Amino acid sequence: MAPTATQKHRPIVISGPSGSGKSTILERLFASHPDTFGFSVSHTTRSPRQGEQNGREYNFTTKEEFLDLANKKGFIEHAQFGGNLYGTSFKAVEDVANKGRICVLDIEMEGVKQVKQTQLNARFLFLSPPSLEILEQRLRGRGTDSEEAVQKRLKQAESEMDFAKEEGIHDKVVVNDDLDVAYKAVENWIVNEGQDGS
Ligand SMILES: Nc1ncnc2c1ncn2[C@@H]1O[C@H](COP(=O)(O)OP(=O)(O)OP(=O)(O)O)[C@@H](O)[C@H]1O
Repeated sequence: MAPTATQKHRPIVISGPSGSGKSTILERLFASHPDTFGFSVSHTTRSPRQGEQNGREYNFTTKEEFLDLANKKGFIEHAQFGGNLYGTSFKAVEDVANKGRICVLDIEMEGVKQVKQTQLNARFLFLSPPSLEILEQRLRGRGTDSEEAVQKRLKQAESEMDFAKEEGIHDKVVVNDDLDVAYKAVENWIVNEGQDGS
């Protein structure tokens, strides 16, 4: 069988509790390596917001189209949030790899479980906060969530942390204590596949 683009450019799955610093670290990574990485464009059944373009922020689809693709096993992972369906298609990830880029998937625990069951050949990185107490401080410091949302995220964080402790789920765990140290560890593992032993 001819090797697929994702075998050559193995996708990276980054997960970790909300507030563990995934966006912060990925932003740096993309800025430092502007031509190396890409995000896949997800499908959603929610309506586009002002300024959003079909095929750029999301592939906006109807519920029927979405379910049809799901039945055809076209999604690597999909889930429902707030009454809408969201999913990452195999094609979206292949499209990134076909451009010669490494696809980065920033997904939550249930999605990780689903990706694990595919032939995607992904590499799995878990970004952990130093503790739940510090996670709580950071979530509050970010100032984007209501008290209720912070409590919900902290509860979810506990199960994400427990899941990450299971053997054989992640290829690499990085604790985001000092940001520069954590960034270097992530960058090294992703770019050099940990060749210098970190
Ligand atoms: N090492 C660090 N030290 C202190 N603050 C940090 C560190 N890393 C990230 N932060 C801060 O913590 C907050 C949460 O980070 P960020 O938004 O990147 O998390 P996330 O994992 O992407 O969350 P979500 O899954 O909700 O998008 C931000 O305000 C960020 O500036």
